[in-house]
Parts: sequence; structure tokens; C-alpha cells
Amino acid sequence: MAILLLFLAILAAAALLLLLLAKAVWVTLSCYYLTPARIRRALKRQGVDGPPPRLLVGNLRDVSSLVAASTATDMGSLSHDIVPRLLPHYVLWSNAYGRRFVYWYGSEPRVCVTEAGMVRELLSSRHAHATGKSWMQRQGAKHFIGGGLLMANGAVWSHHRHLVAPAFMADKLKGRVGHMVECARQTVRAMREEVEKEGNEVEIGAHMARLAADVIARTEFDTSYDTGKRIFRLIEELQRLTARSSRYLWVPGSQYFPSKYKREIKRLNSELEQLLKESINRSREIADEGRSPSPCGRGLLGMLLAEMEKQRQQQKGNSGDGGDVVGYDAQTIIDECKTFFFAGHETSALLLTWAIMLLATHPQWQDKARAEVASVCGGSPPTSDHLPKLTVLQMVINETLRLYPPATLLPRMAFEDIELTGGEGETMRLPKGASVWIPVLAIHHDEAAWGRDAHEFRPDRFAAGAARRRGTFLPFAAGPRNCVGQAYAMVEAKVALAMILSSFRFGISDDYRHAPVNVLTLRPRHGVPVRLLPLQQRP
Ligand code: HEM
Repeated sequence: MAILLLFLAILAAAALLLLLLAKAVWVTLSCYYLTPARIRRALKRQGVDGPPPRLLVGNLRDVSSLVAASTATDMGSLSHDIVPRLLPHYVLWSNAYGRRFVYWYGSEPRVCVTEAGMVRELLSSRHAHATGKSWMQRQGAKHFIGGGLLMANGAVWSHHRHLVAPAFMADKLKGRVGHMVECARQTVRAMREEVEKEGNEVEIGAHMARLAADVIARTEFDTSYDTGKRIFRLIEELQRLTARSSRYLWVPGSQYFPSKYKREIKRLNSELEQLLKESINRSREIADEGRSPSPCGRGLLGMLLAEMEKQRQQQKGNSGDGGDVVGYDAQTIIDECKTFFFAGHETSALLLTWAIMLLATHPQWQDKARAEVASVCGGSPPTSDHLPKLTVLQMVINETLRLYPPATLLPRMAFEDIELTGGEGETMRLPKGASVWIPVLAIHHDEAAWGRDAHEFRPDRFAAGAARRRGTFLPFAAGPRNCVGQAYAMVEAKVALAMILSSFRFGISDDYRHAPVNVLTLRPRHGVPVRLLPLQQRP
């Protein structure tokens, strides 16, 4: 009898194992072959075609070898015609297959959409819940930003977005201008010291990175400069390691393979989370002692902590029924901190760096912007009342974001079948599971939208504002899922550039090598060395 029971148990276990194995095979087959094939057929029926994919790797190798070839050397001249260099695959395939085409990132089909009408519609609130970030993207960003706002989808995204958006409203931003001026003042001081000690050739990118890091750490997280610096270093390192370890995400099950990168990522991530926990605890202690203006400290961290506290109280009131799936717990706050440190730092630093490169190479616009700052601010640091009056500076910033948008691509995944209508009433049905890639850089340089001088620095094209460029000017994306920090980034850029323009005259160094590269964001490969001439006024 015992033997029979043992035999039956073994049989049941074997059947279970077989069932699990069959399920794994089915999921893998469906993920890596059946679903992509269904999407491919659906797109092909509508005339959306593209380069033939290889099994599993898709067109990954084509993209990497094309980009490796186009970025192997610096650009010969200071041309802003950078699309063929940074998106050579886009140029090749849009010429071969038309403006709408599909290529394959491993087994993920990526439909490239550029028509303004379709882009606007895709990003509109109509599809806010039917689109979001794909598994591949979320997996790729998991370790350095976790599940924060940038990578959240559906109800979780909507809840977090409503929670953090008020922190970036115009009235709240006014209170940050003073802190931003203080951070910019320190940057100007550091630049002057460098000129005094080491001569007037200064690499501006490093100063702008420090400035943007200092602004976000101090205004949003009450964090000291040194802690902020360590946090940024860790995020940068995690970003680099994650990019390496994600190279094989297209291999089925690769997310479970152990690797030296993953071990290092784990170590750095726990150091990062420990630092963030300490910052959070300090912020709470300061609030408990009544030393901060808001109940939980100022800035974004204060708001997040206040929300967590509110939910805790509510749960206590409900005797902890714990039904809130989008609740704020410590890990959510840590993920949100990582997200904002990441999203609000590098992008802003790059905007400032490219703006200074462009002003250094266009002295007439530099003079014009400086004259405006002098007339509006009268030799004092900018205030929140001055900022809307800096219209030349606003045009310079917009034109910088057009030519060198820090985020060159906007990714979205269709979670259901979506019908998009283009400008001339044309429609496209995006099948569920297709990823859409909006090549922002190519749209910003499109001669049909911007004219024959699309690759030239001409800030006056924004004289009537940026609002009428809907669908063709997307540095901060658009629609409900646009950049939540857009107004913040604009205030920061105006404050920093106004302070720098009134402290220095600058020209591009003979050592500058024009070599934009796209490593998650669009950056100058060798930095931007400029020649600084300190001016008398010191705002
Ligand atoms: C020049 C500076 C900046 C640029 C060009 C920029 C660009 C963008 C873009 C293109 C997106 C959409 C990304 C996507 O959906 O895939 C985005 C989202 C986001 N940005 Fe920015 N950003 C900048 C500054 C900032 C700052 C200063 C902050 C925070 C203080 C910030 C926080 C965020 C967050 C949290 C999201 C996710 C929003 C959501 O999904 O609801 N960004 N940004």
C-alpha cells in the first residue's frame, strides 16, 4: 500500500512538473514567437513593414553596428545635422519603408511613428491607460529607478502622478527660485575659482552636472551636497551596469541568469537605498522637531512622506484592512526618490551644457540674451517675477531643446488594440503588445515641419512661443504623461543661464570636439570646453 501511495505521489509530482514545463514552453513560445508574429501580420496588412528580423535578436545587431559606425569618429564640423549620426537606422529604414515602419528589438516589435497628428493622438489622454512602459523597459530600468513614476503604468501611475504633480505647480516653484539662485551662485563661484587657478579653459558639462545635482538634492530632498553627490554617483553607476546586464534581455529567461553585473548591481543598490533611507529618516526627524516649514519637510520628499503618514493614519482608522493597492510605503518612496534624482538631474544638466555650447558658438545670441538679463534683472539675481520676462532666453532654451533634446526617443507600449488617426484622415491600428517609438530627435530636425534651416540654431523661430508646435516639438513629451518636472526644468535653466550670462562672456574652446552621442540621453562625448571671460557684475 505504502509503495502504491509513493508511486502515485511520484506520478502526481511528475505530472505537475510536466504541466509547469508545458506552461513555461507555451509562455516562451507565445512571448517570443506567436505574439510577435501576430503583431507583424497585423502591421503588414496595413502596409507597415520594416527590415527582416532575425530569430530572437530581431534587428538589434543592425542597430548597434549602424550606430557604432556612425559614431566611431567625431563630426567633421560643428553641424547640428545630427540625425544621420545618432539615428542612422531611422534614416535607413524610413527611406526604405516610409515614415511608418517596424523594427525589432529582440522579439519586441517597435513601430516608428513620426506624423504629428498620430503622435499627438497617441500621447493624448484618450490613450493614457491603454499605453505605458513595456516589460523590457521596466526590466531595464528596474535597478536604478525601480517602479517610480517614470516606469509605472495604469492606476499606480495615475495615483502617483496626481500625488506628485502639485509639487511642481507654478506657485510651489516660486518658493524654489531662491534655492536655485543659491546653487547657481555657488556654481559661478566655482567657475571663477577654476579660471583664477587653472586658466580660462573650463569644461562646462561637469559644472552643469554638479549644479543640476545640487538643485534637485537641495530643493526636493533636503539632502546635503555630499550625500546628493554620492546618490548621483551610485545612480550613474547603476545605470551603466544595468545597461550592460540588460544587453541580453532578449534571451528568454535571461533575467534569472546570475552574472557579475547583477551581483554588483545588488551591492550598489543596497548602498543607494540605505543612503535614501537615511535621508528620509532625517527629513522626518527634522519635521518631528518642528524645524521645517511643512509637516514633513519641504519639497517633493516632504509631500511623499506626508502622503505616507496620511495613509498610515487612514489605515489605523480602518483597523488596517490593507486594501489599498497603490498605497505609499517606504519602498515606494525610495523608488520615487531614485526616479526624481535620475529624471531631474541629467536631463537638466544636458540642457544647460548644450545651451552654453550653442551660445558660445553664436555670440550674437549670447549678447542678446545677456542684454535682456541685464535689462530685466537690473544686475540682481533673477526672481520669480523676472523669469517670464526673459523671452529671448526662453527662445534660446527652446531652440536648444529642439536641436539637442536630452531624451531623443519616446517609447510607449500598446496594452490594447489602438486606432490612431493621422493628419489626412489616415488611420493605423496598433495591435495590442506593439511598442511605439517616437523618434523625437528626427521629428525636431524634420525639414517638412521646421523648414530648410531645420539644422540651424535660430531661436527666433520660437518668437511666437512653443505651444503652436504641438506634435512636432516634444522635448518633454506631451499629454497627461508628459514630463512632470517641465516647469521646474525651465525655471532652473533660466535661473542658471541668467546667472552665468551675467557673470561671464564665453566662447567655444579650440579643444572642443563635436561628437554628440546617445547613451540613454543625448550628450557630448568629450564634454564642452569653453573659454570663460569673467565679467565685473556679480549677481
Ligand atoms: C531639460 C530637462 C528635462 C527634460 C528634457 C525632460 C524630459 C522628459 C521626458 C521626455 C519625459 C517623458 C519620458 C517618457 O514618457 O518616456 C519625462 C518624464 C518625466 N520627467 Fe522629465 N525632463 C526634464 C527635467 C525633469 C525634472 C527637473 C524632473 C523632476 C524634478 C523630471 C521628472 C520627470 C518625471 C518624474 C517623469 C515621468 C512622468 C510620468 O511618467 O508621469 N524631469 N521627462
